[in-house]
Amino acid sequence: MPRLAIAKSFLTGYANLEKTVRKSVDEAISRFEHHTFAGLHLEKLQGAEDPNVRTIRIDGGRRGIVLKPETGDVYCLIAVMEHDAAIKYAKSRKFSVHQKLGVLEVRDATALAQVRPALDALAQAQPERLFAEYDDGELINLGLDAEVLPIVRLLTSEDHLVALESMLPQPQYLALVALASGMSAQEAWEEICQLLPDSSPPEDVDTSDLVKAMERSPGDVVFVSGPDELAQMLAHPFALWRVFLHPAQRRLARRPSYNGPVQVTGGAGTGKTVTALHRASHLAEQGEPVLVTTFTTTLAETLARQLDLLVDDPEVRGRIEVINIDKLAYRIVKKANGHSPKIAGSAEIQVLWNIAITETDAPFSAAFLHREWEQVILAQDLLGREAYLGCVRRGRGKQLSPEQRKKAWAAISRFLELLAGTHARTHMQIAAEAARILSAEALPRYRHIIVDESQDLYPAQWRILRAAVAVGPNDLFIVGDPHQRIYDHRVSLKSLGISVTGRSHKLKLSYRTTAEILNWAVRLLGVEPVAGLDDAQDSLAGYRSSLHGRRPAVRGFSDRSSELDALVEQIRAWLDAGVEPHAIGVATRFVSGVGKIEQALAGAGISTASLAASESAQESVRVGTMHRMKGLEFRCVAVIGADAEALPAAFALTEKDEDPTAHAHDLQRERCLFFVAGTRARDALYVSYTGQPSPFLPDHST
Ligand SMILES: Nc1ncnc2c1ncn2[C@@H]1O[C@H](COP(=O)(O)OP(=O)(O)OP(=O)(O)O)[C@@H](O)[C@H]1O
Repeated sequence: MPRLAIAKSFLTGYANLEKTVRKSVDEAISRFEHHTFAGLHLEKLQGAEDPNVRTIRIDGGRRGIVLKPETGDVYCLIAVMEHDAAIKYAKSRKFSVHQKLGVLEVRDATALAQVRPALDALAQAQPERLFAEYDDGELINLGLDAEVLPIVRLLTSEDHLVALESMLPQPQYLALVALASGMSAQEAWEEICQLLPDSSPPEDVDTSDLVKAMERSPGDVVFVSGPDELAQMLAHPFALWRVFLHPAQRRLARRPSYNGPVQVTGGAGTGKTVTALHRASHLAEQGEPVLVTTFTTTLAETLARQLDLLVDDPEVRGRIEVINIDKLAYRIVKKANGHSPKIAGSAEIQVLWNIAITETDAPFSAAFLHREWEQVILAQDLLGREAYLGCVRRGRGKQLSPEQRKKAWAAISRFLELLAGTHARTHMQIAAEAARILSAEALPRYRHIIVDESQDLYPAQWRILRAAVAVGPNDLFIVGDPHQRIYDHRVSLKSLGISVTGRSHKLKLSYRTTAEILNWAVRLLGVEPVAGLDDAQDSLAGYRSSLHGRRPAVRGFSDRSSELDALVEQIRAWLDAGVEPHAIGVATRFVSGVGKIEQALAGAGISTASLAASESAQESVRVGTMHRMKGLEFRCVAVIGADAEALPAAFALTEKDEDPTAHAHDLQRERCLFFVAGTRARDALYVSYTGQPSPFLPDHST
């Protein structure tokens, strides 16, 4: 019985076609199916590198490219292209089986042959070779084949290797990149084993069995189970993530069971959210209710929409509840108290702190005391003076003498009295109360909780989650990136009863951002290591992208109005190039700057909407603060006002004299904020400043 398979490259190309053309493709596929793949329309090509590659007529101007292995009765749709490009592509590509991993690979055999004389000439002029320290045996053990090996032997620099990226079979290229980056052969091997669905290589690889290789490559090829699945795929061609998970993502998401909490970290755009969504779907398919939570309402809404897209079965979807963490806390407290908690505003809180400080004659700033309260007292749920005086002030840099602690306590407890008098509470207090309510319940409310954007959750919020889910297999699936931490706290999951030891995983391949943007943005983070959630340091080692585009543009201006004029010009250029308005995001550090950007764009007739606007505002460019960029994604991003005064923002920094550790944390957070904004861009990033540039900007650092 013939089987139809779809390659990721096909769906990518299909997504970029106009609707009418897609219809022709649909018809061609259906004709193809109705003829039970009899090969009626399949054409062989003269002079093709690979005899298994055929083409099929789509319409007058386009052809589809099909891989039809000699054995196995499988037809795999590889791409759809304009006629001439399709013929060129089909003739030049060669599909093969990776000798060690057994996965499917494709190379541009024609381009490799063409580039060889140039590499030969370069090699003649330069005696040193990039991979001289590895003998052939070592390279062959990594799966380099007889066609690739001699070419690799000619390489003299890493730049030349990178230039071959689009020609070489991906798994072989990855092994070479790993070696070139300084990994040992063993480490490179472990790296490429990530490409396997179960990360253990097959004992025997039959290099002639292309169908088996396809089955081992679910990140690149899927077998279509029937017309419904095909229709779903073609209906959502942009949502490649629904169907093609990277093997590393798939292993994490579809693993039958974990013994306890799991943590998945990874740089921006590495598909952590995608993995979390697939995990939720997987658990719900087992018949269990699942809670998915994240930081803000906007992010929760996005997750809910993505789940609607991912989970076809309404019964399975019905088992997954999505709610942001503040709302969850609020709901728990409201139900327990029988009325809605009132939330205190930040201006009101500031006034109360000032009163408390004056009344108690406390030698601390309001900011210091507020942090002390949130990060020590609420974080550990310390319920009285003695508990505070005797506690370990984890994560706080400034030492306090016993006398100072007493003074701090006096001011904080006065503040709490004043706050209680207003009958309002902060989100953190509500979280702490919700955690207390849940801890007192005999039975936890949930079996499985999935947490996205976990780097920004506060300890009190973690305590809610710990108390809400029964300790046991698959209790917590936590995804986040400590390099994107933009709020003020440090968490030790272990101290909160959440141990991820032995169940901590990292994703490394960015699906969103081009290598050019990513390499630039990583430098915004500086050189200080970043603290993870599990008491260890986190690193972005191995974080990479195989997407390519232009380097970010950075422009400086002498006054703000010229900077805004240039922004308008840039947005116009993107719109003229066909970028949809809602796929453009503009961010700046201060709320006051947002209004100025909106005005400038409105003055040029460009409609704007907030970053949190619903998808329906298609005709508006999105504008907002850098904080609101968290978790979002745009084709083009402009970061405006990247000035020395704005990044870092003075008000966000604790005085170094007051608390050097807090000062260092604050600086790092400002860097992370810039990193988050920059890494929202898929294709293009534009950054501008007025006056002195931010010291975080690469090449402007002090
Ligand atoms: N396997 C995949 N195939 C295709 N696209 C993918 C895949 N995984 C993720 N993506 C896409 O990459 C982009 C980033 O994914 P996602 O939002 O899950 O990353 P993230 O790690 O959560 O990012 P961030 O930390 O920046 O919020 C999205 O557009 C997503 O659809």
